[in-house]
Amino acid sequence: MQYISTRGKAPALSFEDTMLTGLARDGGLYLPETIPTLAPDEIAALAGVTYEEIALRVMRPFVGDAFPDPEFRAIIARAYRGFDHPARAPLKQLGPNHFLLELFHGPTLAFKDFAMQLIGQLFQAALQRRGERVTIVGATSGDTGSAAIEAFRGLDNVDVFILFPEGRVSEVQRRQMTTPAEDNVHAIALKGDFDDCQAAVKDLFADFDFRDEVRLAAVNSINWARVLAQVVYYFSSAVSLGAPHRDVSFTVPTGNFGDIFAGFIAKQMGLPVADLVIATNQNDILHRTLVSGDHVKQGVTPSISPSMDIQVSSNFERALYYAYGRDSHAVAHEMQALKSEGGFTVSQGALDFLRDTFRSGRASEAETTATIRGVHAATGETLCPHSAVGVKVAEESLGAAPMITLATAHPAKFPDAVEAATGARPPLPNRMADLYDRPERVTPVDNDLSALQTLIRERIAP
Ligand SMILES: Cc1ncc(COP(=O)(O)O)c(C=O)c1O
Ligand SMILES: N[C@@H](CCOP(=O)(O)O)C(=O)O
Repeated sequence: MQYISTRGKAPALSFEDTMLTGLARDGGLYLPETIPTLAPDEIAALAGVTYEEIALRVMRPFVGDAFPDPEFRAIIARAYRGFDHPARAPLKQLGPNHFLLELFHGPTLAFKDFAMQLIGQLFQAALQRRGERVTIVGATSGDTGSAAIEAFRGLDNVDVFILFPEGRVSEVQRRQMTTPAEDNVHAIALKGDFDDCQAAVKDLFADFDFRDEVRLAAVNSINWARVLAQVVYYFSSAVSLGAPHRDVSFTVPTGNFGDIFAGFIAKQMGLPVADLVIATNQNDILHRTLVSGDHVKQGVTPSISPSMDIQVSSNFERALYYAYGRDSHAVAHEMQALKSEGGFTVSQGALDFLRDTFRSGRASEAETTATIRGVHAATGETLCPHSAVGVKVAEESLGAAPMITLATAHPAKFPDAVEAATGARPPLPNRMADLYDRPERVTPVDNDLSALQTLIRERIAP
């Protein structure tokens, strides 16, 4: 299996090189040259097997011989053994035709753990085999950072630098990033918003001398392996509701577009998905794009669902690649317009593709709070604000097929928003009960590329 860049000007790479690289050298994102499919009987055979076994069968065709089956099986087992629910991604019924997919039973209480725990293991195995070391730089609006730090803390072959927007993540999220004591962990509070953090990461990658000097690697969902690991729970949840004999729909709280893009890949692989619904908060560039065809940045407005406070949704580029009929020249052109002019108008053909493939909706702050309150009162389930955005939009999108809304984080990561809605503060799990007492380590940095490069060089110096 070879991987190609959405912008068409970077060399095709193997799975392992794609994973260790993250971002293509032409600024594009890697995609498999072809998407393997699972036949209906192979999908049906996933019913009743463990999450780990589903992960192996779904991801194996993309991984090829990079990790032989016994090694890959052992890696998957290690990745998910720290989850505190035996099903890993359990489904709960919210209404007659509406289900919640709980993706917050991993070590850092967000869906990011599904991919990050796995790629932590894959990086470790690949780097040890090659005798190499990398410098991971990631941008976070709160959850990717803690999941990456948890997955890579203390590993010999890796330094991990996480850029978060100063003052714009919840206190629990910040402490998850700033309290690990390992020397290879570096939490950076950047003066800016998430889009600034992500742009800084991409600029670091675009400086090839620096990139090669420190051997940069990416663990945001610009890394294909992140997306791939997230494809698995679309299969596990759909088969438990009767796929492939029954269609299912998904609503996905969306920011950087990685999670819903994983749903798109699941559908391309043969999973019978009726609707894929993008749910946004007030930072609604994706919803506006589907409605108007204009993909135009506005400033990021802080919300009670901070992890979705994003206007430059990295993985939308991958969707555009398919929407533009795999025309990498057109994708590169639109991405340049987004960067230099702040937006572009999607061509009519591409817009038709996007509208055929995705539906979308938006939840305001008041609607998000009302949804947390209403679902709590009606079912006893406490939603985090991101999941509440999903549930609100899903309720407007219910159809004949069962709807699965992805619950992307644990409510205890956002206690203020949840308390404002329900009157009760959700407790952290016991293993994290002393989070507020642990000492913090964080480096504030201006949004300045050379300051960042200096800091990284100093920290990784032997
Ligand atoms: C809790 C939570 N929900 C939803 C999202 C949006 O997911 P994606 O960026 O894959 O669209 C994020 C951030 O990625 C998140 O942390
Ligand atoms: N919401 C994310 C933003 C980064 O997303 P990623 O999936 O591309 O890593 C976060 O919590 O950091």
